[in-house]
Amino acid sequence: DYFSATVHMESLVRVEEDMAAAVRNYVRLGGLVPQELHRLAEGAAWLSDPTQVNQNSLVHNPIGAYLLIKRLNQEWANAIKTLPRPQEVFGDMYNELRLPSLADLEGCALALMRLQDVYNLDMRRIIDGEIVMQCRANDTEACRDVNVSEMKNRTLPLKLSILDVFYFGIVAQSHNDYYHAALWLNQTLAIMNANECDLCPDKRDVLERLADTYSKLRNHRGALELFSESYRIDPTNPYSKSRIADEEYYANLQGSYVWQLQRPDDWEGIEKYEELCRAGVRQNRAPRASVSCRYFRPSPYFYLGPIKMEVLHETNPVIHLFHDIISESEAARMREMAIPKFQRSVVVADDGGDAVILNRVSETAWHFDYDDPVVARLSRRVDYATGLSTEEGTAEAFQVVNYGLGGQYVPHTDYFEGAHITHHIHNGNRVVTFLLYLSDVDAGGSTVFPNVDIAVPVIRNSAAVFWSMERSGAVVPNSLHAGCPVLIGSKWIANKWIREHGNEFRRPCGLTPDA
Ligand SMILES: O=C(O)CCC(=O)C(=O)O
Ligand SMILES: [Fe+2]
Repeated sequence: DYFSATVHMESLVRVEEDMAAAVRNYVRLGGLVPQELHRLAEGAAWLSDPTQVNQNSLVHNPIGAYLLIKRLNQEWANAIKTLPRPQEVFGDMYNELRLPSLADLEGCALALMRLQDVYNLDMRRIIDGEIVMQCRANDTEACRDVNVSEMKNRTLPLKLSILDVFYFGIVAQSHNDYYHAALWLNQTLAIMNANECDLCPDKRDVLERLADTYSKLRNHRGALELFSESYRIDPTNPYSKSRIADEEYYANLQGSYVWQLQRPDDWEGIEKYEELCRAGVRQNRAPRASVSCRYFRPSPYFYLGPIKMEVLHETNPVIHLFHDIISESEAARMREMAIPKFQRSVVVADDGGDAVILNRVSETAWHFDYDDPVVARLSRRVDYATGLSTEEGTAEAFQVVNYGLGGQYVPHTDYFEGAHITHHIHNGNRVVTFLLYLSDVDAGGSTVFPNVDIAVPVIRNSAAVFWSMERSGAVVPNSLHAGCPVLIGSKWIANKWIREHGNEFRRPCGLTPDA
């Protein structure tokens, strides 16, 4: 899939650019192409203009990413299908062309809806191509309403059409997500009723989908009205007719019950998680409430260049932010090496196996010390900075992750517990996490600790270092943390997890259990 890592989406920008260039070249040499293909090629001309905004920013914005995937999956694909000999226009690239799939398009739509929830995005503004976060009533002061698309003064034309709005409703409905289906189908209907569309979807289809959705949400009165309206439009339609009686029956049973659209509570703690994610949106700009900042010399290696350490939380868990702990070129090398190795991220399933779930949309690669001198050098630096051994058998390889569209990692602890222990702790449990940020993001993507109210901003070349175990060997449940969905940008991290075994003497227990 393309949507599961932003770096894959970036490659799609190049695909569109190359296709457009091929078409323009073909036309310049006197070739004839269908009008639609011509339009697409001209529309993408700005991609080859070096004075234009950074190409990648197109897919760093979730609306831009959706529109690109849609152009490639629908418009380009259909236009190419009308060509009798596409190789004539596209040459060799035609055989290697891998356009995004419908699953990618759906992935984009679902990602946008997840972002809509977490960051409480204004739906009307999404349709106008703008990402506007609204704080919720109970949010702390750390949250401020912000037009995120303005933060990098982008002027990309990202308007959605009513067909896109309708499509989001359909995708939500087909995933049994009736909450978002109600929002987007209702919006579709509102636009149609205000006569704001030239190319409208079939009204009966919209009415019936929204009615079905309302029925699922037990808004039977609403469903009844919509089925009735659909029936008035087309009295020969047996479906609406058959549903009217049912809905009427249930609406009467409900009596004077007043229905309200409510977001389902997905899981315990989701509110706190999302609040911290919103608070984190502007954090890499605003000053943070850190406990203290100091120069830190944990080993002779850092005598001349001490670590610039920000203490974000002093204990239970200890959370430090090490600034400029790697160089720009080291980060670039780590990213570059990961791309050919990428695999869709998994989480540990209850049976100890791997599971691919929407709760972790990203791609993962592992870098071992023997893979590259830069990897070995960074492993050693983690040893010097933490005081713990990172040798094979005492620490895991570097896990490099690039998040995808709306990519997040919901709250979890890095130490293993319960059934997972038997499968995963041959080298002891995870003691400390050294989380390197290999990139910035424009907005979103903070690492948050819901139990202690901390949002760590994504600051390139820095590392969040937090401890999952006490010296006594007790795990630290408050180390629960999450990676917030990326709102705009491409987030890269590299994790190094250090294990107990081999570190017994480097971090011995104290004289009392809580030492
Ligand atoms: O991406 C983040 O900020 C957190 C990642 C994380 O917790 C993990 O990979 O275990
Ligand atoms: Fe984690």
